[in-house]
Amino acid sequence: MMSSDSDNSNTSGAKTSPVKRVVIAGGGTAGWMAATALSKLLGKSLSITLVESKDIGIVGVGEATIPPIRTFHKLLGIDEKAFMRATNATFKLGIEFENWREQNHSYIHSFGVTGRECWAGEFHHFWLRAKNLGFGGDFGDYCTELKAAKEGKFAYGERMPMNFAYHFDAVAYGRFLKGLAVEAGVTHIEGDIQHVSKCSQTGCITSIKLSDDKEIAGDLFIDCTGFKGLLIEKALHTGYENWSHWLPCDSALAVQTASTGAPIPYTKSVAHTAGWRWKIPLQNRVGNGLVYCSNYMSDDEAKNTLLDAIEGDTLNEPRIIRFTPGKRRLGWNKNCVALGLASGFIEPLESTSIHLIMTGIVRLMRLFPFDGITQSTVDEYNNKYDSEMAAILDFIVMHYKVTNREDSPFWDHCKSMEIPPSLTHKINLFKQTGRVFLDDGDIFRVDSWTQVMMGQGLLPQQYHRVADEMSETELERFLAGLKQQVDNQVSALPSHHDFLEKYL
Ligand SMILES: Cc1cc2nc3c(=O)[nH]c(=O)nc-3n(C[C@H](O)[C@H](O)[C@H](O)COP(=O)(O)OP(=O)(O)OC[C@H]3O[C@@H](n4cnc5c(N)ncnc54)[C@H](O)[C@@H]3O)c2cc1C
Repeated sequence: MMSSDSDNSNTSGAKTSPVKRVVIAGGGTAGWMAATALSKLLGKSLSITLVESKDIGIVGVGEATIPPIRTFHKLLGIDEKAFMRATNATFKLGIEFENWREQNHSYIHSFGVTGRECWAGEFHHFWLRAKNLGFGGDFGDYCTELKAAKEGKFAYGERMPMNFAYHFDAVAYGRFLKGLAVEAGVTHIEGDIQHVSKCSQTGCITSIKLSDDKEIAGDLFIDCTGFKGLLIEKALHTGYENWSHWLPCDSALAVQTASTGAPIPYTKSVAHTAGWRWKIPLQNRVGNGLVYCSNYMSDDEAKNTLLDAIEGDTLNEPRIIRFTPGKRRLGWNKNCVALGLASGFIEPLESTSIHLIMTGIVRLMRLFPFDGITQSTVDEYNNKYDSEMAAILDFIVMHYKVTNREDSPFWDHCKSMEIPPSLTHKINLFKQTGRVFLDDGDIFRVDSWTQVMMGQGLLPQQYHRVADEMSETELERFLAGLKQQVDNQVSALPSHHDFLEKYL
């Protein structure tokens, strides 16, 4: 059983002793990402131990990512082809949102740049002016990644820059990283954590004890034990900010199916009467899931909705996962940093969780307290963590709030639910002026905000008058030139499937 014998205050102003021994609790995606990064990049100065339970499984459904994961992989010297082969990965150019604005409507939030911006105004102002004048086509006509996704095409290389991420098998990804981490010197211990000991004076964690009585002492503990937050919550009572008044979904059902065709280079998110469904294509199978709000859909209904919608034979039994959207009050408390689900979970709509693991690791490494933990270090980490989570929260809530759907009690609820004041401001600013300004910590670019706001049906009443600096003919020529460039690039691309076959 877990024990907890101390208060919930943060570290005092004093420095702790130097940090030499790092203990990572949990061997899911978060644990192995942290172990790989720390061992490869700071391993000479640290002794790193990872403890995972053989019997408690990983959540295992984080299979879609966003582009910065490529930078993380580069930092770790990960060979892309080896990683893709080991994890049955495919390329991801964005997410298609079907039935989100209204039934039978779809749009793609792509990772690419749409059009070309100028100093005063982004591309969408020029496009909005064109629409006012009666031309301009679709906003997505000006984005190579979006058009390639629609046509199931993909390639990249020196002469073909593409902004992309991956879909991968989460279990295989953990295995792949484990190999790298152990090779880089991480000590791997299998066992169930039964007890967490703390210093009676500082409340900092001193060691964890396993069921076989083995005790592992450390200076810094990284809690990667998933939703339960064995160290950060059960032992340190850090507290959790529950965001379910802003994010209605609290349950998911996941099931894998056999592929029925070539993998598409994007994630599909299809809204239903009480949430949404995902489809994530891998090389060898498809990951599917239904995210729903248990107040508006029973588990049986959810199961039937999912099984009715999927294609291909199921490869396992659908599995229910419950979650409480929100974040840990502190991402770093005393000498414990929480990563992954232990630090919070917004919800999987824009594939941000693995990204947050990565930013947490990078932030920890930049602030790494070799000489001892100071309160200023902890505060800095937590301030950045807060602003990052707040910006993602706004982006995700926007998908539920800005919609024309009124066809079920769930969507009625979304229409009337309160939203964070910062999001109200962003929506009003865009609606009234067409402007988007990013918050500190916002991982989504202006392109993402405009694609999703307009995709969800929010069209600005105005555009930036810098677009009037062009004559109508110049504007028409400018847009036609950009569209032609995109068409030419996409027509030269191979199919995603053919590229994968050749590349791997
Ligand atoms: C429905 C759903 C869909 C998602 N989809 C995406 C997505 O598409 N993209 C994305 O980026 N993220 C997604 N996520 C989030 C993603 O799955 C997680 O961020 C990621 O898998 C990290 O999980 P974790 O390592 O924090 O926890 P887990 O995978 O739960 O791992 C916890 C680890 O702790 C260990 N452990 C627990 N208790 C003990 C104990 N007592 N002793 C020893 N070890 C213990 C377990 O053995 C395990 O190794 C999704 C999440 C959900 C719920």
